[in-house]
Amino acid sequence: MDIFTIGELRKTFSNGEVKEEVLKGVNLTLKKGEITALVGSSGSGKSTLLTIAAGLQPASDGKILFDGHNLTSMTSEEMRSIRAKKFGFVFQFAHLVPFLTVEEQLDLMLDVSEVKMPKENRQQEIHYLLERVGLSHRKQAYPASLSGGEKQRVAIARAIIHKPQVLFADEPTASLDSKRSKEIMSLLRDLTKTLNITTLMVTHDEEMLSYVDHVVKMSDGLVV
Ligand SMILES: Nc1ncnc2c1ncn2[C@@H]1O[C@H](COP(=O)(O)OP(=O)(O)OP(=O)(O)O)[C@@H](O)[C@H]1O
Repeated sequence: MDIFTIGELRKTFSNGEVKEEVLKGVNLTLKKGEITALVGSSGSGKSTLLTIAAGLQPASDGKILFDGHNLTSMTSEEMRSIRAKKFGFVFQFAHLVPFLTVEEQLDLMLDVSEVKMPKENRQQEIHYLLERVGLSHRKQAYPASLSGGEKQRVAIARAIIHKPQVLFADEPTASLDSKRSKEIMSLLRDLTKTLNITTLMVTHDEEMLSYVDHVVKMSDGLVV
């Protein structure tokens, strides 16, 4: 089932007098329960496309339809609410809060996403998800004592604790070695399938493409 449709998306950046069109009419459809990887040379527009799709920056033109909403015509407040409640984010580095334990990182995310749930259920949800990502034994740990792969597992758990419909991942394995990268991709695939999430990721690593359902190549601001 299509959940995300991007149509004729354009983005122009202006630096003084100079205008650069970095997205030149991109079309892309994402389906539930599938991972799509954006690949292409540096500067081809992958991160710009991902951040616009995620509502982190505005498009110059075009449409983004998500679950019946046109994201490009929303107010910034409506967009903020969709981002917080329906989207999840994972980046190259985990960006965990240094003074919060693993379980507190997830608890904070439930607050940010305005998930209303009794305290015992919150604890259960957090425990269940930490088990899914193989970290229930490190619930009380602070980020400084976690390995790179463990930090990224916490970042993934934090990105989906509020049950988002779409997960955006910008180079989620770029800071990890090959073995850890494969483990993280296997986890992302497993969670995408079992929780029926729609995942859009950017990667430079061809080894990771065997874990995804679709590979979309970008070149000079277009899908090719
Ligand atoms: N805020 C901005 N202002 C001006 N130009 C920008 C801005 N953000 C991106 N660009 C330009 O847009 C083009 C596409 O950048 P983008 O980061 O989307 O590429 P990418 O394919 O993700 O590259 P990489 O693989 O190196 O991360 C580049 O030429 C970049 O310099």
